[in-house]
Amino acid sequence: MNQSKEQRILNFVLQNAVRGDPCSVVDTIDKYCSQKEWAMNVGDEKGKILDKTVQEANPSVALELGTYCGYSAVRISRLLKAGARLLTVEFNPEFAAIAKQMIEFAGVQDKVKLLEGPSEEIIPQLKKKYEVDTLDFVFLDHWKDRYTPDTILLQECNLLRKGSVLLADNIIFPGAPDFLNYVRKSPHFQCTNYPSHLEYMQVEDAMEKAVFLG
Ligand SMILES: O=C(NCCCCc1cc2ccncc2s1)c1cc(-c2ccc(F)cc2)cc(O)c1O
Ligand SMILES: [Mg+2]
Repeated sequence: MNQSKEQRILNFVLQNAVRGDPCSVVDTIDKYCSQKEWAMNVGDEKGKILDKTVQEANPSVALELGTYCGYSAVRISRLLKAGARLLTVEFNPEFAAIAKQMIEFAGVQDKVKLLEGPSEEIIPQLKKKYEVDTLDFVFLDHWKDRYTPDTILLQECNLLRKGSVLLADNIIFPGAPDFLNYVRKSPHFQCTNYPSHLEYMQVEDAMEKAVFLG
């Protein structure tokens, strides 16, 4: 049974990155995916926008929708203060298994909780089952047509507070036009656009920050 691309990415990290060093894991994934096989990690250019947004928010509790191989989970969790945590949601079991190993190799497993399943099932469980009060930061990087319904679901579940920061990947490519419409038209969000490029490519992309106003 030949290996998946995600398994090849993980193996490259296990063989070339420094165990316990999240930066080396992030850099090694970027090296592989820019030189050998493209993969849908947020990448270094948009990753720098993610870093700045996370540092500004300095979250105690962060949520990521769409773990994939764990690249952004490692990237986010390396910036979290002591005691802060990241909940990351992945519905694909193969991806989740790869991400779990990636997170452990990077040494951030104490900050990251990987939740397997569809976001629409997990979001309503966050308060009771995962002891979340409100979310300080949410990174949306899952199915692009789930950004809007899940943003509405987060509000319905009372998981956002005044100042909660949402950051969405792939606003231009593959695109999330209904999300852009929704947050920009809503009086409950203050939006900022960050033009960038699709990971490892010279294709236009962008991220959108939407701060919840309560
Ligand atoms: O689909 C993308 N990302 C989501 C994968 C879906 C994973 C999910 C996680 C989850 C968790 C909970 N509930 C439901 C879901 S569904 C994605 C795709 C491209 C791309 C760009 C150019 C291409 F030619 C082809 C693909 C680039 C990106 O940066 C992406 O993020
Ligand atoms: Mg993405």
